[in-house]
Amino acid sequence: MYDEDDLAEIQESREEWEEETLDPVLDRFGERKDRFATVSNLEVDRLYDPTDVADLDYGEDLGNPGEYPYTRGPYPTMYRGRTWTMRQFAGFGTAEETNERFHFLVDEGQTGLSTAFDMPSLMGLDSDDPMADGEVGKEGVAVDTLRDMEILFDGIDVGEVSTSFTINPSAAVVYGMYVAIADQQGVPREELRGTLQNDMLKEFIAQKEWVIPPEPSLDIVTDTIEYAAAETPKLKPVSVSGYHIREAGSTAIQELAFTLADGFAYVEDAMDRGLDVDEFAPQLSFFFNSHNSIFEEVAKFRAARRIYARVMNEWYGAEDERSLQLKFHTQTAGQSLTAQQPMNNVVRVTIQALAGVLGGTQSLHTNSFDEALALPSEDAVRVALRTQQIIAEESGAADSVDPLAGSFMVESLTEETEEKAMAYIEEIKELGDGSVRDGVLAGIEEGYFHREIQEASYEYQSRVEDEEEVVVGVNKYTMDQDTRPELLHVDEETQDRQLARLAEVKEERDDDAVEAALDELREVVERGDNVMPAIVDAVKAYATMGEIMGVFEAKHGGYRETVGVV
Ligand SMILES: C[C@H](C(=O)O)C(=O)SCCNC(=O)CCNC(=O)[C@H](O)C(C)(C)COP(=O)(O)OP(=O)(O)OC[C@H]1O[C@@H](n2cnc3c(N)ncnc32)[C@H](O)[C@@H]1OP(=O)(O)O
Repeated sequence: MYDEDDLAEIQESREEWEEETLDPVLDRFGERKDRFATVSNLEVDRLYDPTDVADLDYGEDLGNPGEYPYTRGPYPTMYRGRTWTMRQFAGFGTAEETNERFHFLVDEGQTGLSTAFDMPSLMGLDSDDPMADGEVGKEGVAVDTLRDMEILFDGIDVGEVSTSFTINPSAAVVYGMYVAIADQQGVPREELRGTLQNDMLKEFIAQKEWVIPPEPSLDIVTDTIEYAAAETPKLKPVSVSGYHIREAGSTAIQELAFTLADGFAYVEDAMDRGLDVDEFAPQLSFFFNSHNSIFEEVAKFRAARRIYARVMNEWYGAEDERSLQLKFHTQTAGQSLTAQQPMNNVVRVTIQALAGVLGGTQSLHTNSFDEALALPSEDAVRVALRTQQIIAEESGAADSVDPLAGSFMVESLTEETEEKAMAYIEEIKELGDGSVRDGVLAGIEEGYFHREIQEASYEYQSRVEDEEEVVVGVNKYTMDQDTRPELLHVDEETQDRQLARLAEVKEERDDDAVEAALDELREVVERGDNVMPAIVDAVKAYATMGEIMGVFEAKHGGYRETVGVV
């Protein structure tokens, strides 16, 4: 953006400034630390100037918003046209309680729904499975059969609202149930909007929730991608997630690199099946974490869009602009919240949410200040949602597109993030046969991701313990006695109510129809065909989550990971 003469002049004036202005001040007062770094330990310079972005080409590297390589955002007007979707993750107890929370959130001005499932549902277990005992409805809503989904969406028109489902090993079953609800409500499948998390690769990398081994898990994800392209073109079948990778302790650059690698692995797997990239790629979506270092986060989001556009175009030949635009959801960093002085979390969440908005997110969840202690109470959720509303309507952050563009620091960090993330992606390719897909699968098997994240996480914790990294209220500005907010308690009778409903469904359903649907699924799995149509039929017969997932487990067995301790 600057010619050589300009840069030489700037360099000269910089050197003069250092000698005449800066050095005397450093000699007299010094600086607070020898080294300044982001929360991911990425060193930041004292000052950025045009020489740090000497190679930046406005047209090629930034482009205008809504244009390749989409660094400045996927839409030309961004939040001036429409603010991001305010999508608070919600779910607890039985479907009735979560349905009530959904209505509360919509009444408070939320613009999209996001479902949290309980641990048994996440793991594809029924509430009456012995392994589910004590966990039913605790961390999210319990969903055993289509009956639970009917109650969850009672009074909610699935043709009008977009819903996100955070579920992974058993995502295909929930997808089948959502399609069945659309059919019941008379909503055409092509109008169904929402997002399944359904990102099994990051499960093996970070969150560690799985039922069957990586390769057959990937096959099911690709089945959903194929089915979504044909049946529900507005629904996002996968939300490729960096959130959990970061929560497991990765740096921002690892989060970006591993997530994009997972995304490219899904693209390659679908293309290996013979699908045209532009047929399915517009339906892929992403999900990132937003932590406290604002500029590092903004750089990550901008670099994500740029890398994705370039790789989709240059490696996979994508041409449809919707295949090139990376769209993402953001959640503020749960790991950064403290149980000590919990009201301080409101401030952390505000900073992190602002970073997501300045980075151009499409959808945002702001954590509630009490989440280090319990599932959020209604009051805490309200403050979290209001935080988004204040950013959207009072701060001015939504009034101009990509407002930090041109900041020497942010552009320089964006370039550095892109370079380092690409170096990781190249390294991942080398772990396998040269494709990203094989590299990711090999990396999972070898414990590569686990080791990388573990190292970063250990390093962070050591910095906290050495007080190099300040956590207000934890290792600095501590108080002897904390105030505890009023917390949400999940009623202990939830499990009994859920078990009674499951028993009732089992009693009322047509057992022959269930058996026939499960037999059909078994045959489809045996043949290696797309499993989605058979899953939709099985859920419509009120087969349970556990019965359906049991078919896959019987065929592929379970999985144990290789863990290497650094
Ligand atoms: C930690 C926790 C756990 O594990 O426990 C979790 O994981 S919680 C994980 C929770 N996960 C989530 O909540 C994931 C949420 N993800 C999503 O909602 C999606 O995947 C998303 C990121 C693509 C966002 O989708 P969205 O529908 O909210 O937003 P979009 O950006 O697609 O906008 C909706 C519609 O408005 C249009 N639109 C938006 N803005 C503009 C604009 N400025 N100009 C023109 N059109 C615009 C879009 O084209 C689109 O239309 P059209 O529809 O016609 O194209």
